[in-house]
Amino acid sequence: MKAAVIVFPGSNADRDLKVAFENAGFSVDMVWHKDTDLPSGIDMIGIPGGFSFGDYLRCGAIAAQSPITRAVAAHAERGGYVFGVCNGFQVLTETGLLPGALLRNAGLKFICRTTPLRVERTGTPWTEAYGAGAEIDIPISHHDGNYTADADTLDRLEGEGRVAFRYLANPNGSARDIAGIVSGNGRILGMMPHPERAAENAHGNEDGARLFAHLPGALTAA
Ligand SMILES: NC(=O)CC[C@H](N)C(=O)O
Repeated sequence: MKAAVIVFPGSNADRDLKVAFENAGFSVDMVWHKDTDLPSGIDMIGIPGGFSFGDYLRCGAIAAQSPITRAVAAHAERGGYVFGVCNGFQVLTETGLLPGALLRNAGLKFICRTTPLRVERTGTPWTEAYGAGAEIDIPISHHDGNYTADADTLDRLEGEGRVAFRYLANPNGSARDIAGIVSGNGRILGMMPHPERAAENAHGNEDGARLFAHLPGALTAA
């Protein structure tokens, strides 16, 4: 199974995501945002954390206009897997691949700490390895993690079971404590916390590792 990690000017968690995918059985190509095509045979796209284009306009807004974005959208429309973490989640909302927007943290400060989450649903490849309602600790590091959407959209996400992770101690003002959401088909996940930074023994916390354990790369490698 093959994964592509998209690299923008300012990405800083791209290597972390590459390693997490490799540990989950994927071979990984790093793809520069100015490329217009993905390497052939890509099963998974990772959009990493960081500070794309200095976070000018809104975080992810300029990255969403990069040439590679069309190929990412086409992959998503074909039913491909996409994982957007932190700045990657911001890119996914700015491209319209996931609903809502990430606003400045309610406290107006950059927050960098480990935070408890509840796994809100199973039945997606991302959450399958956690029991429903599992509580996990995952690091956050962002200044624009305040998830917002209009009430109808929030009700639809809740009704369709698309809230994947919720904060147990809301750090940033996110509507309904939402930390991560999935697409209607469950194959696109966007989340602000960084599971790839809590995914191996050396990180001192492996709660994030299970997120990668039921992806197709891990299943075929097993
Ligand atoms: N770790 C990240 O990806 C941070 C995303 C973005 N730069 C923010 O601070 O909100």
